[in-house]
Amino acid sequence: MMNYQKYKRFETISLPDRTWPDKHIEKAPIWCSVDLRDGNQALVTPMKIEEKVEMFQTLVDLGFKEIEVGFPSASQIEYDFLRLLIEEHLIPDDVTVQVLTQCREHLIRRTFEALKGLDKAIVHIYNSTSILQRDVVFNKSKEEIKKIATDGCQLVKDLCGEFDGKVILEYSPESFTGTEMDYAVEVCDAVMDVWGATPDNKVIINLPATVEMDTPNVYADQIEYVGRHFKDRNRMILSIHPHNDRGTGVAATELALLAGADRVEGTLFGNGERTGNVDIVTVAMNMFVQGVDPKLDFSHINDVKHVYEKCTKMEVGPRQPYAGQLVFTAFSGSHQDAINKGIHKYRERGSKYWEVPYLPIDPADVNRQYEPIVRINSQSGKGGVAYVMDTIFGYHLPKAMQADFASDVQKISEAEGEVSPERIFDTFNKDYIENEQPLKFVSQKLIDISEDSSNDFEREAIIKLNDHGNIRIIEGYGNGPIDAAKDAFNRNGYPYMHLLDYSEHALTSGSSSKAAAYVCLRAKGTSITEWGVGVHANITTATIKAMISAMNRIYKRLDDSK
Ligand SMILES: CC(=O)SCCNC(=O)CCNC(=O)[C@H](O)C(C)(C)COP(=O)(O)OP(=O)(O)OC[C@H]1O[C@@H](n2cnc3c(N)ncnc32)[C@H](O)[C@@H]1OP(=O)(O)O
Ligand SMILES: CC(C)C(=O)C(=O)O
Ligand SMILES: [Mg+2]
Repeated sequence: MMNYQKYKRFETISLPDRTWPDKHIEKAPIWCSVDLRDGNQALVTPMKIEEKVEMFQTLVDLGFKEIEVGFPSASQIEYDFLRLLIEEHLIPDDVTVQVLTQCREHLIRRTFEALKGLDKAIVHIYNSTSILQRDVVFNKSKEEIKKIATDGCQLVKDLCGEFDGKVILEYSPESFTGTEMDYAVEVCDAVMDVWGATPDNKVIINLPATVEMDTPNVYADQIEYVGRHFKDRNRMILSIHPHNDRGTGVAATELALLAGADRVEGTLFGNGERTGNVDIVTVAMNMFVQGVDPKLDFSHINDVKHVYEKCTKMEVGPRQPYAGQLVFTAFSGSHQDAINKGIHKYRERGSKYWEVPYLPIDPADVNRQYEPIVRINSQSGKGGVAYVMDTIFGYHLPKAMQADFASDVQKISEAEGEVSPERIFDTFNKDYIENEQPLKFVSQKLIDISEDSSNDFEREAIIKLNDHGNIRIIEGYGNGPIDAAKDAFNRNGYPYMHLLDYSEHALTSGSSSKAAAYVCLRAKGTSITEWGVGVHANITTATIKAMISAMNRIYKRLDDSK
């Protein structure tokens, strides 16, 4: 047994009149990427300058307007990176860079040195206010901890006089979730008082779940609670900075937005300390699929993933929402069937809204393909195989034929595991189209005999075929090409045939297009039925080839049953 008694329940506030559960997310928050700081500080191999530049440019392209670029007083590389951004004019006018520093004099002074030349910046100061850290890390009283914050704020304010640009102050009571809520409010209000915050000169108050300590509703209660208790809610931007220790960072963020947060700090794909920061991609895309403009552009999600993996040397997992390799893939038969039908109906109806079973988002919206949606293994059914044949290769297999072909594919998957689309297509060709033994089509001629008054029929079919190595020419009559071809086989002793089903369609568009014909035959005097497929530019030829293909399969069945 694991020793669960070693842990105790997290104690929190009571907020019975909470309002957030009845709210909806109606607009995107202000996003701030902390990939280059919180994300970077957690990497086994922190990013090199070139990687930081690439990540920064990617974040700008995605639409982030606030980007925490580092902790410039912590190390030379962090300092140099900010200098490079400034000196090489890499920061667009509509983007504000943010820098983090502890509330310590030498670090704050060094931070301001790094900022020289910028026209605006967010200076983010923090100190831990939690019960645990006050005790074991700082060994200081509440007043002393508050003074670290207000002294830090005063120094930033003083240094603003020597800085040509505009400074926006951000203050984080680090480990906010482990802090008494009234005390967190007291410290933040004290910082805002020192700064002289007003509705026109707001301070960003960032309330981190530095360590995620309880269920997401508890974070939401904390955010709603403090939001109601600040001296003046209008003189601040309420920012959240969730981590993901319990695996519920995204949920906590969403609930905290309901609870009144204006701004979210997080990272791409949730990189960050331990189990990571909140994954901004998921939060933003979750808004997108609720019809809310996320104000970030993940329309080329694979490119974002590529930059992320290159810069962080971390991998995006195959089940990662929206970006994982497998998230637009269905292996199981009933899912494939429903996706296949859903996509057809969606296209057929020209629906305004995306509504496809098992696919909460259209993969095309993140520039991912339909093709990999359906992957075929032994769990797959006819719907999946039909989907592959249709969407990748353009063959609309008749519904009644799908089970027939899917059982051939399933035999392969049971023996070999996943079956690639190419293998499925090879099997289809081998089983139906290139199936030319013992009969092989050579040529056909269809003659219009409708004006020949001695004949009841309108068409004569003359079919040349190779039968067990011998060339034969057979003739038949009917009122249409199919009738006439059927008659030719019937009169000449082939294992014919009741034509049970027939369909055809064009395979490609344009003048050189080919047609695919599908026929289902039943051998005379037996219950044996087989499908055959023929492909040719001439539809009559395609149909006759399909009949021959079905007959060859009947011969094989008859042989096998001997
Ligand atoms: C939750 C977060 O992600 S916070 C951000 C964390 N990120 C980082 O720390 C990355 C970069 N940091 C560093 O490189 C280093 O920590 C530096 C350069 C900033 C500072 O280095 P050092 O001073 O050598 O060490 P360190 O960070 O351990 O400092 C500890 C001292 O600072 C104090 N301190 C820690 N945080 C703060 C703070 N936010 N404000 C004021 N004092 C602080 C500690 O109480 C301790 O004081 P003591 O020496 O009197 O015991
Ligand atoms: C610096 C602060 C905001 C932080 O990263 C955290 O508390 O997680
Ligand atoms: Mg953090």
